Amino acid sequence: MAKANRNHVGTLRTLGYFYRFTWRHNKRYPLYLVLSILLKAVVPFPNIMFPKYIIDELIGGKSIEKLVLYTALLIGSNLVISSLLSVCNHLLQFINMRTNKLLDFVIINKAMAMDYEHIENASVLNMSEKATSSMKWGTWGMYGVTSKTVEILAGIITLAGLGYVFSTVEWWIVALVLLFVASNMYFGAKLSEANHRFWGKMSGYNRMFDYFRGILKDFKFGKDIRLYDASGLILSRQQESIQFNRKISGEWSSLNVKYNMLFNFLNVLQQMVLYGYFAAKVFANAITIGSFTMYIAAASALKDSIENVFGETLRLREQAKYLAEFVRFAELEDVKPRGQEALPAERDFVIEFRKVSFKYPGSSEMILKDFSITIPFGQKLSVVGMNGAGKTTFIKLLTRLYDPTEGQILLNGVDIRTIELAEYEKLFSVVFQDFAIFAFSMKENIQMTMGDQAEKLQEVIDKAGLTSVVETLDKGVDTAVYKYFDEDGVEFSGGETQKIALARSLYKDAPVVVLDEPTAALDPIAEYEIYNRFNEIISGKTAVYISHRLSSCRFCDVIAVFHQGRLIQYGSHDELMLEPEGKYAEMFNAQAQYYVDEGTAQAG
Ligand SMILES: Nc1ncnc2c1ncn2[C@@H]1O[C@H](COP(=O)(O)OP(=O)(O)OP(=O)(O)O)[C@@H](O)[C@H]1O
Repeated sequence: MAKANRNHVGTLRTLGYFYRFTWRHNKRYPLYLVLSILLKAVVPFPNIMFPKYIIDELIGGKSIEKLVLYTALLIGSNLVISSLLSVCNHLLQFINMRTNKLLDFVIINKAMAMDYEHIENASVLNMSEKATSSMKWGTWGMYGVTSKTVEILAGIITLAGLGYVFSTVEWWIVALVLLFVASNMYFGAKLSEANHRFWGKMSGYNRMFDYFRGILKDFKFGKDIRLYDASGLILSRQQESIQFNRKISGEWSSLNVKYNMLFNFLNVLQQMVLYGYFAAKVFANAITIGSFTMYIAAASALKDSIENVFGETLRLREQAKYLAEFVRFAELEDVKPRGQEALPAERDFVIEFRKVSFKYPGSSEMILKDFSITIPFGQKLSVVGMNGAGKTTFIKLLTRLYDPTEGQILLNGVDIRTIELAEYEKLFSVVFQDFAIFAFSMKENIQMTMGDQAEKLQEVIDKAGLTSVVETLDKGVDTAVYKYFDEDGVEFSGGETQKIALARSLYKDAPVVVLDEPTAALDPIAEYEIYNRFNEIISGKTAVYISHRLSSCRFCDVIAVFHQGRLIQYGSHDELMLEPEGKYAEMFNAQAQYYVDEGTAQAG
């Protein structure tokens, strides 16, 4: 279970993360932010102050010069402030847009670099879904954070100015406005909490929905969906998620409607109180008509500002709750030590599993149990066993996708956990059973980011038996794999993609080659050719080879037989066949018998 999974990330820490991130990538962010805040803060004042002078002048002195001056000041100040503000907003928007893109990369990079065990953990996958959707919530990511920050801080400055305007009237009117806003805020907080709870409920179902939508876009699933009539199952799961979505959305919107009605009622009540109070002051000759308009405008600005400050604070807090999921995912701790030591200087690597046991995180069952094995440099080790015996898990430990629960794995006597992970990973060329072929060109799939060496590329294509395939392609190795992005892309056969994966591992040219069922999808001739040239293909490297086809173990120096997580036999083919009661002989004879039976049947 991921450690950071349960960690709470507070509002300030979340916002701090986003402000710091933006500032790190654009040093002008604080400048534009401050300018926007100051400009936004003064926006209401020309419309509060100048109409008072204009109205009082119209009713009283009627001086044309003064009227022209006040009107020019009213229009001019509005024009200057709004123009400067829109320039600042534009600059901030540009920064926010760029920041959001960079934040997307944070998620992508995290997903690619985090501990492998997180990838096999459903709660981390949920966290990653929440992190992605948190950026899309409301006003998208940094746009929302910036605009709310501007609204809040500008609102506070405006309030200080309005405080000055109201210093001439009774303060209880301000207290009353505050009371109204406080009640708005209280209900707003309740609504925000409810909204967040709804969102949490939705994310698991969204992931399920995305999974099924992904399946429909992936050609790979097309055949099984049709032949096994999986569509019924898929549709019923999707239906389930749509129904759940509908139910939650219904509850969600009815709650929002109720709250909105309440907010409207409170606002109307507040307006009535304000107008009544200032009209009474005019009747009592305590203020002029101009001052009446000023106070009404100021009171309305006061209400707007207080509401804006509190409302935007609530909304920022709410957005921060969503964005906290982003921070949690981005700061998700890797549990696996990265190691600091360099690789041992001696390049003839000897790998030793010493009293190793392993269980998957969150599981109580030991999948591999207290086994020891040494793989000398250049050895060809075959790992065999029944389904679920733990063979692939053995490879995951060897390649440090997981670390042993008990015991140690040593490289030339050094615990591999102390060796720098990235360096250690360079030692392995691996073809997993469920290898990944990407929608890149064939050449990119083989070379990945390991340099562009034409001769070496041709060599591995030959070794993997891909030459004849490449020759039939118009664009040769530049042919796109799959049709996702290129209409001329090719849907290679299972065997051909396995050969591409093999070519990729050979291109890496690492000292240890690990092949997990590397010929499972190959035709008998291609398989024969690979076996025949196995020594040439591996050429002096250490090789760990998993196969259910036991006849292929013969060219390995030594065979390790796993059964129910235990290493039960170890030796060469001939040695193991001398143990007639042993698992190896049992499995080998069962497979050989099949060929003998088939031969006899055909002869008869
Ligand atoms: N991420 C995981 N979490 C929990 N259990 C797992 C995980 N991966 C594999 N297992 C379990 O570990 C056991 C060993 O799996 P493993 O893939 O190592 O077997 P295998 O010998 O390679 O099998 P096969 O021959 O079928 O490929 C199985 O019971 C499997 O269900």
